[in-house]
Amino acid sequence: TQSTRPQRLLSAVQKNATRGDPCSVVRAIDDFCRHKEWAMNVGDEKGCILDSVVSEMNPAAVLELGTYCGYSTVRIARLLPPDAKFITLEFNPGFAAIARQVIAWAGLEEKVQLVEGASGDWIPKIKEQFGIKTFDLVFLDHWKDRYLPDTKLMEECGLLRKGSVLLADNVICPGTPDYLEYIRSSPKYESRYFKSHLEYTKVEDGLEKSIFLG
Ligand SMILES: O=C(NCCNC(=O)c1cc(-c2ccc(F)cc2)cc(O)c1O)c1cc(O)ncn1
Ligand SMILES: [Mg+2]
Repeated sequence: TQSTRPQRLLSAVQKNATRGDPCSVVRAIDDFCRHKEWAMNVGDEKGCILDSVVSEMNPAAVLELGTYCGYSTVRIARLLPPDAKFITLEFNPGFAAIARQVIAWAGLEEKVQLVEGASGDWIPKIKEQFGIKTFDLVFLDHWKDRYLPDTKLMEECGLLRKGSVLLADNVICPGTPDYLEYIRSSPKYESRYFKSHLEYTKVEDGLEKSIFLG
């Protein structure tokens, strides 16, 4: 039976990365995607911007929407303080199964809670299910037409506090026009665009960093 791209990505990690070494896992995925098969990880260039936002915030509670193979999950988890809470939501069971193994290979399974299901179903349940009051950082990297509805849902569910940061991938490519329009015109947010490139390509893309003003 044919293997899937996520399965081939996992094999590359198991072959080329050192167990328990998150940086070697990140490097193995970037090498695989640059030289073997492109895959929709945030990548090394945008990944450095993600790293700087995480490091600057030193967040106690992080939510990632869209795990895929766990690349950005590993990038974020490796920088978190020991008692931080980190939840990552993935809708696609095939992606989730691979991501669990990538996260485990990096030795970060204790720091991450991977939840399978639709973001729209899970966001209203997070407070009670995981004992989280608000998130300091949310990384949006799932279906691009879910960024706006899920942001409104997080607001309604009281998951954001003054100073919470939303960091959104792919605001140019594939693009999230309705989200950008909302977040840039809303008085509830202070937004800034970090120009970069679509992972492993020369195509323009970027991250939008938005601070919730309450
Ligand atoms: O596709 C699901 N999630 C990934 C969302 N992410 C993306 O779609 C994404 C796409 C691209 C991208 C850019 C250019 C291009 F030509 C093709 C793809 C890049 C990125 O950086 C992403 O993040 C999905 C499936 C499913 O069955 N269930 C739940 N989710
Ligand atoms: Mg992305």
